[in-house]
This record gives sequence, structure tokens and C-alpha cells, in this order.
Amino acid sequence: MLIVNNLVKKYGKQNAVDDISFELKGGEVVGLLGPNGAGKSTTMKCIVGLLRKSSGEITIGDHHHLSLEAKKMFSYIPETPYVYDMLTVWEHFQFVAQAYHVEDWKEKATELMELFELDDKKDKLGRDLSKGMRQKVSICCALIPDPQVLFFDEPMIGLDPKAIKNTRQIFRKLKEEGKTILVSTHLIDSVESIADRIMILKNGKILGNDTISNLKKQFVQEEGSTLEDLFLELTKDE
Ligand SMILES: Nc1ncnc2c1ncn2[C@@H]1O[C@H](COP(=O)(O)OP(=O)(O)OP(=O)(O)O)[C@@H](O)[C@H]1O
Repeated sequence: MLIVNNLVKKYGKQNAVDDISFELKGGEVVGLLGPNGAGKSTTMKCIVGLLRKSSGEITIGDHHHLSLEAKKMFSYIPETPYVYDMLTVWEHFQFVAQAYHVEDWKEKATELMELFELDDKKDKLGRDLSKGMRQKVSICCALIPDPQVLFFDEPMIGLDPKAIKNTRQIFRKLKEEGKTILVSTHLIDSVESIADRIMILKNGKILGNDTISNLKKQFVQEEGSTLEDLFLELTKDE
């Protein structure tokens, strides 16, 4: 569903993403973990076309990642949620539904608003929303077109505990529906229960890419070790 081959992104002389290759099969949920500055956001932005890659090939569902066909297949939830100042919450949903030609969107938008406790914010303007509310609107907007592939960049940051729980619940539901999800996060335990596989990135390179149990077998010797132990082992400075 997603193929990334030899992706390089340079900022000046620095390789923020340094020749990485990976695949996501249809229906896979993959966690992208890494310390600050590892290159997680840059990788995602190159995939969704917000940053121009320096080299490499990316396809989404067999389409070039910048093609309209590919763009129709995915949603991207950025780390910093962007909302339109002068649109209300409801108008955001309407706008997304029109842009993606979604017909029966009102019921879905209503359900999502209830789930994220945005019902009383329906008529509030984007400019008057808090950071967490913007994040919730951004997640709802991404779900309205019912995309096959979802890219979440640090989705839990800025959310309150209830919204974190709801987002986890949404991940589980999306997984059951067979969606393909790449989620970058610092909150290691937030992906542990849902990720089929994790990729650990450091200095723009993939240090590990496997199921959590295989990676633990490979890199951590002690019984009962956690994903956090694995993360710390793989990303420790030599
Ligand atoms: N616009 C930019 N110009 C120059 N360097 C950049 C730019 N954006 C990111 N970088 C650098 O690229 C590297 C990767 O950054 P990136 O934001 O992708 O990391 P990240 O893993 O998402 O980090 P975090 O977990 O802190 O969000 C870092 O060294 C960062 O300083």
C-alpha cells in the first residue's frame, strides 16, 4: 500500500532522512518511533508531499505519491493542527466533505463530534479553538473522507486523557476496518497495543523495523523488558 525506496531529505548539507526504505502492506498499523530530531515528521511530510524529497521513490497504492489518485487515498494529520480561522467546526467538516465529494458526511461528522466532545463547539470559529480542540477537529476532518491510508504525526500531543483514549479507540476501529496506518509518536505505550510493527528512526536512519516481540528478542536480552527498554537500547548514544 505504501512503498518508500531510498528516501533522502537534505536540509542544506544535513541528511534529515538518510536513505530509508520501507513498506506498509494494506491493513498494517505501523508505529514510527524515534527521539527528537530523528526525522519522523520530515519522513511523513515527504510522503504526503508537503516537503520536496531530495531523492528516492514513494508510491501509495501503486500510484506516485504526488498524483491525484494517491492523494484521494490518504489523510494526513499534522503534528501542529491547522484550522481555518474563519470557518466554524461544522464548516470545516462541510468543506472537507465537499472537497472529497463525500455525500453522507453529516451523520459521520455528528458521531465524530460526539466522540470528541466537540458538539457544543459546532458553531465556534477555528480561530477561537484551543490547541487540543484544533487537534480534534483535524482528526475528524481526516476521517470524514474515509481514507484507505492514514498518516498521523504525533496525534496524541495536546490532547487531554479522554481524547487520547478516544483516539486509541479510533485507531482500533480503523485497524478493524482494514485501514493502513503510519503513526509517529513519542508516547511509546500509545502504539504498543495497536501496532503490528514498529520502526525506530534515529539520525534519519531506520535502526529497527519489525514486530515488537522480534525486536525485543533481537536487541533486549532481559525477560520482561518493555517497549521503552527496547527504544532506549536502540537509540542510546554509542
Ligand atoms: N525546516 C528545517 N530546516 C532545517 N532543518 C530542519 C528543518 N526541519 C527539521 N530540520 C532538522 O531535521 C532533523 C529531523 O527533524 P524532524 O522534525 O523530522 O524530526 P522528528 O523526529 O519529527 O522530531 P520531533 O520528535 O522532535 O518532532 C532535525 O535535525 C531537525 O533539526
